[in-house]
Amino acid sequence: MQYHRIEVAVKLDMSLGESPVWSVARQTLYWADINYGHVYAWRPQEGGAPTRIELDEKVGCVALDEAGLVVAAASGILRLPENGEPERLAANPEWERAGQGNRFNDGRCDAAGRLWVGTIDADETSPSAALYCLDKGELTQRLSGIGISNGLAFSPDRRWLYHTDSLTRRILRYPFDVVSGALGKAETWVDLEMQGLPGVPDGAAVDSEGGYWSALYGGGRIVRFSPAGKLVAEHEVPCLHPTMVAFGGSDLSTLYITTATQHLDATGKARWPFAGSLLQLKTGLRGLAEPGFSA
Ligand SMILES: O=C1O[C@H](CS(=O)(=O)O)[C@@H](O)[C@H](O)[C@H]1O
Repeated sequence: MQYHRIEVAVKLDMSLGESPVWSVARQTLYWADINYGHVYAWRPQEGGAPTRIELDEKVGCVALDEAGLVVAAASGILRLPENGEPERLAANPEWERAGQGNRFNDGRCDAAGRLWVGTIDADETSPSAALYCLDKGELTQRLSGIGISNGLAFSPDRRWLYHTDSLTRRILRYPFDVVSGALGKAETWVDLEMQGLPGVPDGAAVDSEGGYWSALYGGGRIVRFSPAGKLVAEHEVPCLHPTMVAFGGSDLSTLYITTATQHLDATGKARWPFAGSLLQLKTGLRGLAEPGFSA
């Protein structure tokens, strides 16, 4: 099998790499290994190894913040300043209610600086999770009845919010009002079943032309859908479980891809030696600067 233009950016042995996000101001890529509670930071131009913060709980996603990062850990949302003590911004209502139940998962900031973050059913099977928005210090539930909240992204014109419940293998989009944060009526935008694609839609990123890049967990590939929801590119990757993508690098033209070793047995790990690493792909397209948290 040929893996055109896919390279290993950083060889790692992550369990569940996720949530890559590029800071233009710091020229740094951040990402998490959810299962180990690790948050990585890496400056590719310097060519060295990434640094790592170790938290004592799982970390669902990483977002940018003026003073450092905001992370949605299993039990709540934390601000992690580069200098200073962590600050708890909100508790996870599903964690406290269920007693170590659903944890936070995929999330990202909108252009107004709100943090949108979903949860994941503890067993990854039932629709007990939800999507939340942290705005002006308040965490509000915005969607419910979700199994694995994932794939959050916004169209470049800010008119659409993309979201998936990975369990359904469908990507939905919602009319979005960036000023008020209101969501309109959901429409099924992409159905992997109908497209004949393998795996499930995991994390995603949108490029400057409005293409939606989705990592197909269990499908061993990264796909791009046009704004009309048409499959326009498909890149096989050297691992079964790519998890999420983010554009980064000095000109935002490198697509970074996080991957997982979880769900692979010894045979799977031998078959996919780059699983658990950070991969990269030159797409010929550019990403968008990621907004930070400011709500
Ligand atoms: O976001 C996640 O993805 C994976 C698999 S899936 O793509 O959502 O099916 C899941 O196992 C993981 O726990 C979750 O964080």
